[in-house]
Parts: sequence; structure tokens; C-alpha cells
Amino acid sequence: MTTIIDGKQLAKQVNAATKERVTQLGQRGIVPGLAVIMVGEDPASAIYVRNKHRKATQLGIKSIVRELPATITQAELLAVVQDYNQDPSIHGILVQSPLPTGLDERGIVAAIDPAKDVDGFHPLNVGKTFANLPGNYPVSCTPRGIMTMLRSLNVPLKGKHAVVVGRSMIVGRPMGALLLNADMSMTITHQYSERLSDITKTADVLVVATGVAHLIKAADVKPGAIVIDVGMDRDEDGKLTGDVDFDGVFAKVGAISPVPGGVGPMTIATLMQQTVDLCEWSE
Ligand SMILES: Nc1nc(=O)c2c([nH]1)NC[C@@H]1CN(c3ccc(C(=O)N[C@@H](CCC(=O)O)C(=O)O)cc3)C=[N+]21
Repeated sequence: MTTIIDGKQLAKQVNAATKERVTQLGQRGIVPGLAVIMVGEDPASAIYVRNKHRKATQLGIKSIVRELPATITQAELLAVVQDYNQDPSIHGILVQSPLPTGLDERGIVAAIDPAKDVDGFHPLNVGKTFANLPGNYPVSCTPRGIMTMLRSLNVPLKGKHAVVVGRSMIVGRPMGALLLNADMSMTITHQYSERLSDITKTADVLVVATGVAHLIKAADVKPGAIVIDVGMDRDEDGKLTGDVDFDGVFAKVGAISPVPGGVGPMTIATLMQQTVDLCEWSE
């Protein structure tokens, strides 16, 4: 029997817990605040930002969406970030990616107060994650949400082999760090990895984040493996699909997350959870 890891359902549970914490804070007169900065007119970004705003509002989080023209300069954008750094009603700042060409995303992210870095992209927080430092700090939301998905299965991770396909700054690398921090053996693979299938077939936990539709087929997975699909790809009909051939892999694996309805909703739920974390940690 294969378990479908229902990210939508799990996100509901995470959101319910977040809403409860927002209520508790409200009794002390505290409202968590999230500022989302969107530069330019990318249609996909506009949808994501709208979804985040709607979810935050539902949970009682104060949500500000700051839409800025693609013509903004680096210095002007830095000044906007500084404003929110100084604003005590804002606990989380997110600069929607990608930024229009000409703007230096790394420089902007580095200007965010690390204590308000709700995406967990600031180099200080990235470094803490990789060093597995104790204490409270934000972590990239997609990998953190995936850890929540894995923990929800109640299977031991310690000592097992995790394989991550993809080495991006926002998913693959921090994912690897969190799996290693969970006492797993961990391998990060990527587009140049030789004999990729030989490696993925050794994975007890396989996380795929490549942007290549249906890259992972039944022959590439170990029987009984847990498979997490971070892909957000389009199939021939333009429908949203993942990096894993879900139908082909399904019968062979122990658990698998679908696309849509898997990692995506958990990313948003984790973003909300982390906004409230930052608020509580600032007290
Ligand atoms: N600074 C920054 N932080 C981000 O967290 C960030 C970003 N930039 N840029 C873009 C990506 C993308 N992202 C998604 C979140 C949720 C879904 C999601 O909920 N997807 C639904 C389906 C949505 C649909 O049907 O199109 C699902 O998988 O079920 C998707 C994508 C956050 N991102």
C-alpha cells in the first residue's frame, strides 16, 4: 500500500496550529506582520503573491504587498527593505523571486534583517542551517515544509539514505542540510551527476527538485522509498506536473507526494508558520 503524502491536508493542520498561535499572540495585543515585496509584472509571481496574501489574511497575519515597478533601482529597492527592517509591525520580509534583470537579488536578500528573513535566504541563516547551529533562526520554507511532511509519516529517518536531486540555493542545498541535520546519510546530485539512476535507486528518501518534468521513473527508485516531488512543471497539455512520473512510480514506492497538492501548499503553510515564529522570537 502506497501512502500519498497529502500536502493540502497537512497544510491545513499546520495552518490551524498557526492560526491558534496568532490568536494567542492577539490576546497579548501582538499581530504578526508579513511584508511581501514584488518587483515588476511577472504573472506567475503575481499569482503566488496573491495566494500568500490571502492565506496570511485568513490566519490573522497582517499582510502587506508592496508592488514596485521593474524600473526601480537597486538603491531604491534597498531603501524599501530598510524601511521594513525598521518597522516594528513587520516580522517577516519576503522579496518575491525572480527579480527583473538588472537588480542584484543576492545584495537585496543580504540587506534584509536576518531576524526578519522569513524565506531563510539570508547568508547568515543559510550558514547557521548548514552548521546545524542551535537556537532560533529561519530556514528555507520549502525544505522545512518537506521535513514536516517526512515527520508526519512517523518513520525513522536516522541512519537512512536521503538523496536530493537538485542543488539550488532555495531547495536542493538547504534540503540536503536539513536531512543531514536529521542524522540521515545524505547525497546531493544534480544535472552533471554521472549514473544518477544508480544513486537515486539507493535512496530511502528521495527529494526531486530539478524542473525537468517526469525525470524520475519507476526504474530510478528503490522499492518502498519515500519520494518527495518539488517539481512545478508543465506537461504537453500545459497541466501542472512534477519531476516524478507519479503514475509509473506509484506502485513501487512506500510514500509519494503529488503535484499539485504536495510540496506547494506546504511551502505556503511553512511561510506562515515561520512568520509567526519570527514574531514570537522577536518578543
Ligand atoms: N522569495 C520567494 N519565496 C518563495 O517562497 C517563492 C518565490 N520567491 N518565488 C516563486 C516560488 C514558488 N513558490 C510556490 C509556492 C506555492 C505553490 C503552490 O501552492 N502550488 C500549488 C499549485 C498551484 C497551481 O495550481 O498553480 C500546488 O503545488 O498544489 C507554488 C509555488 C514560492 N516561491
